[in-house]
Amino acid sequence: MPYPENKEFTTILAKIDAWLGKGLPFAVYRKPKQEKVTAVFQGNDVLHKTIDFEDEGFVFAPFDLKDNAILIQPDELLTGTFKTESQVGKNMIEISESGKETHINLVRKGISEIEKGHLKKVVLSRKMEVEFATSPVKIFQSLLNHYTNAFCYLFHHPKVGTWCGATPETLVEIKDKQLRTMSLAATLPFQGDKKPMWGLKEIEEQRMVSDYIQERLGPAMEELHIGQTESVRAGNLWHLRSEVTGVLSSGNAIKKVITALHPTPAVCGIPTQAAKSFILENENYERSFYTGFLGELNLSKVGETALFVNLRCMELQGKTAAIFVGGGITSASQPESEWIETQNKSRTMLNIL
Ligand SMILES: C=C(O[C@H]1C=CC=C(C(=O)O)[C@@H]1O)C(=O)O
Repeated sequence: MPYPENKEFTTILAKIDAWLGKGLPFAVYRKPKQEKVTAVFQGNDVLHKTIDFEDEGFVFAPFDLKDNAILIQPDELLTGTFKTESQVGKNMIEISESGKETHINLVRKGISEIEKGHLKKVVLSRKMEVEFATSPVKIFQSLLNHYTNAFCYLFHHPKVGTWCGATPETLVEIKDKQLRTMSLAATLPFQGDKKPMWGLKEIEEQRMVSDYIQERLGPAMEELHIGQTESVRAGNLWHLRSEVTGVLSSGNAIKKVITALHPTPAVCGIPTQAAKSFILENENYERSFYTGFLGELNLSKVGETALFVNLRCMELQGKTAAIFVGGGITSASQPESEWIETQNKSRTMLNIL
């Protein structure tokens, strides 16, 4: 819950409620490990798109960029602070096993494509629907309280829908030619004090993402440094991550950087095009904005961008939440374990509903 003295944050929450009531677009978010909350309100319900990512506002891009990215125009920009009260971990929720056979068959098909040599890695996902009884504003507050390390957001556009999430993955942050991104992959459940024990499958899976970033971003950079791999906590999960930093060479527009990185092998696969085609043909549901990206474009200063990959997210429709979860499949994947991994990932959203 917000601290009573933080009037700015309370004003943001009241305005979100009003904007939802009027059916007007907005996005509200907090970057990882920060207390500052920013809200972007658009004054009409026009569906704006951004093609070159040079506009000013909040961008909400789908997995498949042929359906252009949505832009919320910053007709009004509000900021406030939110101090986390407690990080309560509720891991005991029972999760429905519905969809298990379909997902396992999909994973088997992915492994078979890898064995035939058509793919090296593919990220396969599914959507699960649950009923909920709370409001988007309460959900957003709960996200802020539970996931201090994540980029937490609530997005609404009457012509697009209502989405929220707490993602651990940065797509790219750029400030004065300084670029920051990350190579994130592999998952293990968080179990109290126990250190995660990574196997070869996970190490290899994350290394593929680092190699991809090096290969795709290298030509656009004056310098590129991939840091040491470390275990990072994301709610009830562990991931492997390497921080990537560098300096962009002159003349490289933001669009070039975005299209070099998106979709990363953390959400699509290797080779990118073959993995993307496999996903679009076989997943049997539409990812829409899950595994797309979102964040601020030129909001604080021209040329300053902070984009995050849309993971650990859900779409709210009336009293139903559609939760999206997936996992990286390699030749070493076990279908049953991949199913359990998606079940564990769904807890990030289930815990706050
Ligand atoms: C695709 C998802 O996670 C990605 C990010 C981190 C670890 C992942 C993994 O272990 O497979 C995925 O690549 C998801 O959360 O739906």
